Amino acid sequence: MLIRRLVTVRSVEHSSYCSVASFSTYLSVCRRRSSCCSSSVSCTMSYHKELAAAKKAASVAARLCQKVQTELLKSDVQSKSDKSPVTVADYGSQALVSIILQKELSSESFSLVAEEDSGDLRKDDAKEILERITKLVNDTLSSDGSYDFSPFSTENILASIDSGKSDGGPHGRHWVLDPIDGTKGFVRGDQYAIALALLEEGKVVLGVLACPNLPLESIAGVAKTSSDARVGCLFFAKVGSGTYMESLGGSDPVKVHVTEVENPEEASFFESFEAAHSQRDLSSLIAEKLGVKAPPVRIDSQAKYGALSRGDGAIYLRFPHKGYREKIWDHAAGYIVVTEAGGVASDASGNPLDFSKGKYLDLDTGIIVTNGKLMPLLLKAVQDSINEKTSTL
Ligand SMILES: Nc1ncnc2c1ncn2[C@@H]1O[C@H](COP(=O)(O)O)[C@@H](O)[C@H]1OP(=O)(O)O
Ligand SMILES: [Mg+2]
Ligand SMILES: [Mg+2]
Ligand SMILES: [Mg+2]
Repeated sequence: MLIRRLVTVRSVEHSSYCSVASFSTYLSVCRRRSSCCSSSVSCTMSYHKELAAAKKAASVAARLCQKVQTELLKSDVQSKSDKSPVTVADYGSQALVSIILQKELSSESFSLVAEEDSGDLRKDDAKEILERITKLVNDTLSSDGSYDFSPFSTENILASIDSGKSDGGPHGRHWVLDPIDGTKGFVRGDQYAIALALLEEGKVVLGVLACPNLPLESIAGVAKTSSDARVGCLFFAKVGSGTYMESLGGSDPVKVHVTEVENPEEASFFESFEAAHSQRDLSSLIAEKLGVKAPPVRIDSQAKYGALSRGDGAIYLRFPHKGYREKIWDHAAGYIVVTEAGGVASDASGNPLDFSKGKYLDLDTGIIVTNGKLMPLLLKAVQDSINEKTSTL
């Protein structure tokens, strides 16, 4: 395969983050935080190349997903219930991320823990869909223009999807990918994310969240995105270096921070849009005990972590129904985006999230995220609510 890089991926230097007038909502945060960059050596020394590669991969994959979503929403009702457009985007996104990461980091050994595998695509009746995915990947790379390549074959695409079969674990480096997080939101035309993170010795060291439908301005208290809102956010974070957001369409990055709200009465919380993904009765009991007044903001995917990282809300409550096991690709990128922005994430017992155990997160009951000041109050409300719910069963 002949691939030649034509354009050097634009790296992000922290010096530029305060210069954007268009992100007015975030400028005050940006000014407050502007002294931190000089304090951390790892800020500019570590994972620079990996972060640039991850941003490039997630941005190009987001373009593929946007194209498929636009076509999906234009199609008639009958074809909307057809799962194939989603499948095409899931696989296409995973193939693209895998191809771009391997191209950009060609000298390194490559391990990827990703949601999809090629099993179903290798079946006889999947020939047509595989060809559609292959064309979509080739067209997306070609219109991006950063690479000069011979078109990928269907076999190449299957192999790139299957490079995501790693199990992760506590040793070495592993990329972690959810090629479309929030599939239900994607189909509805709502929020979804391309979520990519890097684990080093079991710890998340960088993460990128591409959220093609998330407004650039705050969504605090906004039930539905207005049609003229400017959308498309790319959040990224490196360990010890803070969290930044830029426009997916291209803009200078702006440093973001979680809210500093201390009074739960002024806090609002995010939860899943899908009722089947979370125990809403438990979330509302917790909110009531805390004294939260605002109704929940319900959106799909790890876009919740991105929105929280820039202070659009104060709390994320996630309590899947019994028996559901959380996967690392559903949280790794969001976790570092929110923690580098000053947030704290734990399970319902207050244990930190452990990404070193393989594909699954080993959790007690659920995931809670907020700022450092609210966490002790939130943990107490969570534990009281769980005890109360259990005792009434
Ligand atoms: N029954 C379930 N309970 C909780 N989460 C689920 C369930 N089924 C799928 N998910 C995953 O939850 C995430 C979306 O959660 P949210 O409700 O926050 O939007 C996605 O990662 C989705 O996977 P997928 O990546 O396939 O969309
Ligand atoms: Mg997911
Ligand atoms: Mg997914
Ligand atoms: Mg899925």
